[in-house]
Amino acid sequence: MLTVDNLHTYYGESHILHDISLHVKKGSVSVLLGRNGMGKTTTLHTIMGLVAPKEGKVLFEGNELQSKPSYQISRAGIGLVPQGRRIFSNLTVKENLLTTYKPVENGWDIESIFSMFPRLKERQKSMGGNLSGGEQQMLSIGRALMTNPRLLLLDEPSEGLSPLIVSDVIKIIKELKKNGMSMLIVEQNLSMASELADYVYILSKGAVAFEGETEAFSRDVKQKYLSVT
Ligand SMILES: Nc1ncnc2c1ncn2[C@@H]1O[C@H](COP(=O)(O)OP(=O)(O)OP(=O)(O)O)[C@@H](O)[C@H]1O
Repeated sequence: MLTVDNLHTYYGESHILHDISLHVKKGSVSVLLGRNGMGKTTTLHTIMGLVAPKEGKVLFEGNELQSKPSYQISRAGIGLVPQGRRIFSNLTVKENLLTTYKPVENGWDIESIFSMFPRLKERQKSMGGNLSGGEQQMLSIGRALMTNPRLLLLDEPSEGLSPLIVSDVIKIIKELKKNGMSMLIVEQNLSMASELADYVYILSKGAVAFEGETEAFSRDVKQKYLSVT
């Protein structure tokens, strides 16, 4: 479904991504791991068209997206749940959801989002800025779903959340997977990553240092690239 081929991305003169290649198969979850500053967010931003790569291809369902602006990439069927949620604090929950709504037959709409996230329904008139971290994360996921994506990119969905709320986020992601959603998830939370991933990539200094099925993700690999003792 998604193929990233030999991607090189720069910020000005700084060469950040070095020849990154990765895949997300239809209906599967690939997880991108790595220490801070290794290029995980830059990889998602390059796929989403928020940064243009200098070399390489982003192929989604066979179409090249790497030179397209992000609104076209969103229209093509890729949704981003950004790091730090980025919800609009001075809009209500419902308004936040409606900002991105792209109707699709039998797709997500405000009712189906509210039935997946009952807490958002209860808080639909609250301002985004008044929500808890967990509620904001649900809203951020809901808002990305309102674009009716076929591939969802999630950037550290567990960041800053308590273990109890992280388990709610895991449940949501599993539910989405059960319904056939393909996902590429950036995570620092190893147990969450192991629980969700079909396939794992580890980035080190802007390059893929390890890739493999989740079962092949050994203690040695974790120690070498993820500071796990
Ligand atoms: N807008 C920018 N301009 C210049 N350099 C940047 C910019 N954004 C990120 N970088 C640099 O690019 C490198 C990769 O950053 P990136 O955010 O992709 O890493 P990451 O693996 O997602 O880390 P984190 O977990 O801390 O978010 C870092 O060295 C970072 O300082």
